[in-house]
Amino acid sequence: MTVDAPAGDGRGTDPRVPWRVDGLLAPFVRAGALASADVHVARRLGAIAHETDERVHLAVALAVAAVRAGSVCVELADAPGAVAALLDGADPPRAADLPWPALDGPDGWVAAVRRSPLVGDGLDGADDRPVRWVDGRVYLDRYWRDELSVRREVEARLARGAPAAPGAADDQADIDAAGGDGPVDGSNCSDGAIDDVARRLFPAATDDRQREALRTASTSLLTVLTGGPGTGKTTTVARLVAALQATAGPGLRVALAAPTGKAASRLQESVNAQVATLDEDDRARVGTLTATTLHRLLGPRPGSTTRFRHDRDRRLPHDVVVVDESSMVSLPLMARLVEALRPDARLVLVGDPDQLASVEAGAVLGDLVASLHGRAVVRLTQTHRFGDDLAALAAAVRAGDADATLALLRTGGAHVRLTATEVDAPAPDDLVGLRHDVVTAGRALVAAARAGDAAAALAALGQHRLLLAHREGPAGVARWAAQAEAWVEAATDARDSREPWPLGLPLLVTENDPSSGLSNGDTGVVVRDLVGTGTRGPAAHGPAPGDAVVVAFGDPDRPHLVRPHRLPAVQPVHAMTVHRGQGSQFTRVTVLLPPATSPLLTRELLYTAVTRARESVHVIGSPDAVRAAVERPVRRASGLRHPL
Ligand SMILES: Nc1ncnc2c1ncn2[C@@H]1O[C@H](COP(=O)(O)OP(=O)(O)OP(=O)(O)O)[C@@H](O)[C@H]1O
Repeated sequence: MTVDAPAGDGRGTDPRVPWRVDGLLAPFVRAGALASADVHVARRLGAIAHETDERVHLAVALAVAAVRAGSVCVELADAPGAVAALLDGADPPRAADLPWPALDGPDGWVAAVRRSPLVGDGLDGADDRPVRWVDGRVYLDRYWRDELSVRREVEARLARGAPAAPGAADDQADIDAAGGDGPVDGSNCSDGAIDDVARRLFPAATDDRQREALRTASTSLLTVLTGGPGTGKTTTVARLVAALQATAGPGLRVALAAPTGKAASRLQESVNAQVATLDEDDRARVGTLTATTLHRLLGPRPGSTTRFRHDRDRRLPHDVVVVDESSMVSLPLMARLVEALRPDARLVLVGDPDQLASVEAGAVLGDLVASLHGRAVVRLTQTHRFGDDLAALAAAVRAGDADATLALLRTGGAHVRLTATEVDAPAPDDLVGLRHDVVTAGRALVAAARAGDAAAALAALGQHRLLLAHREGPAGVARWAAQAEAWVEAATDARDSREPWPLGLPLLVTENDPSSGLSNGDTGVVVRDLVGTGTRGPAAHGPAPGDAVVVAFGDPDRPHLVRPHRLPAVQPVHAMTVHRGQGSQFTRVTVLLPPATSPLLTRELLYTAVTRARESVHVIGSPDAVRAAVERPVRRASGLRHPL
């Protein structure tokens, strides 16, 4: 069988259909389950290993496609289900109609894969093959090795336990003499010391989980600290470092890291703000912490994105490594990290496993939380920041309860609102509230920008954000950013929008740029530059000094000003994808949902979007779209959740 041209198109004009895909794989390409690149990789590998069985090619191509979709492997028995999830919403549903090979039997698909010269069969199978079969899962070998590495390093850390704390015995004697509670489980002396410090740093009765986090970090070489926004993760990190310096230090070398530059600078800022609230001795022991990206921590190597300066042979020097936003860390990067840690270093992974995972392969944090069954995992549940209904909404989405989510949205309240569209696309009436929010924030932005008030402009920038699932298309960022910009222009008489740098234009940095200190994902706003005129601070009616402008980034309290000619790549940011919004929060958030049939509409997407709101969230979409999102958890196949 050869793939025919899609109806109405000339053969070869559909980028998914390569010129010569025929046989078993052709209908998979036609259905959109495989891209031509997947088939190409499978065929090339097949040719090298003299494997002609098309069913093996199909399994390999599915493993390549799985990685593109964020999975680490493909579970062969579940392949139709995985493809259905990928094609979900395609009209008509096509996954079940595809010519799936018979799975079992002496000449079934499984047997063909396992005996293939392309495939290493099992844990002890040949280790020079490009593909690996383990317990029903087909991996590209590289991902299998990364998964094995993470699994082994995690198990080894749990088995070893943290090094005994110097001076712990003295601390314990002090506690006993003072009639303290002492160790609860009769374990080593450092337990008593850490309990004491934990009670000092988190005294309230309700802070038990945060105390537990300090205790885990003290006694275990791995701590996984999870929780939604505002549950106190950053606060805990600061005190955890203080507790470790007090019990296992002083002088521990501590690294703070995050997957993106933006997340790293946010971490550094908020941890140091927390450290500033500690007492003098703790502050002195902790010092000023700096955070960096994981890539920079590991030491990039010119010309390689997969290998780093620090590895098994040249370990990182740190005693404690804390990784924030670790839900965004891919499997390969996590593997490089755990391999580069000193065997006795403490690793603290912090994040929210219910958020969208890395855009690359793996959902390591979620997999670890699921597989550790509570060992080394501390989940913070008490929200210190949200309004109640916002927290309830986030909880309903997280729990996959579509009825409760819709009920909370429909009831609405001070912090939650639904504009239920009748059809997939919003009607003009559905946009009144959105336009109001966009224009209100836009007016504040432009007014502050015209006054040259960078702090007020940055505060206005965080006032409202429109979030979308797609980049392109009718429910995509491109269309809605332009719409929002037009609304703001009309409302602010922004004649200067024809200027290259219109005042009040919100900007998103799209690359890392050490020379300007800006990171991919940073947002800023164009403001009038008053410094050149000698005018300091805000001036509503100040003269325009030759219309000089500057772009303000960062914290409103300490704006970082960059001249336009020093900027790295930027784009206007009246709206952004939910992925882009990850790691940031805004006072008000509007989420405009795509049609229920969009495969991007998932529970993690809606949860991430809703939890970007500090005060209120407004969802625009059909009830079907809300339901589809809540009921569709992301499927990311990996072996980490399964025992070996
Ligand atoms: N035990 C506590 N008691 C009272 N307030 C707390 C406690 N822990 C944290 N907070 C406060 O709650 C707020 C949120 O804390 P924090 O920033 O640490 O949360 P987070 O989980 O890191 O949030 P995000 O994920 O949004 O960064 C802060 O104002 C913090 O001071």
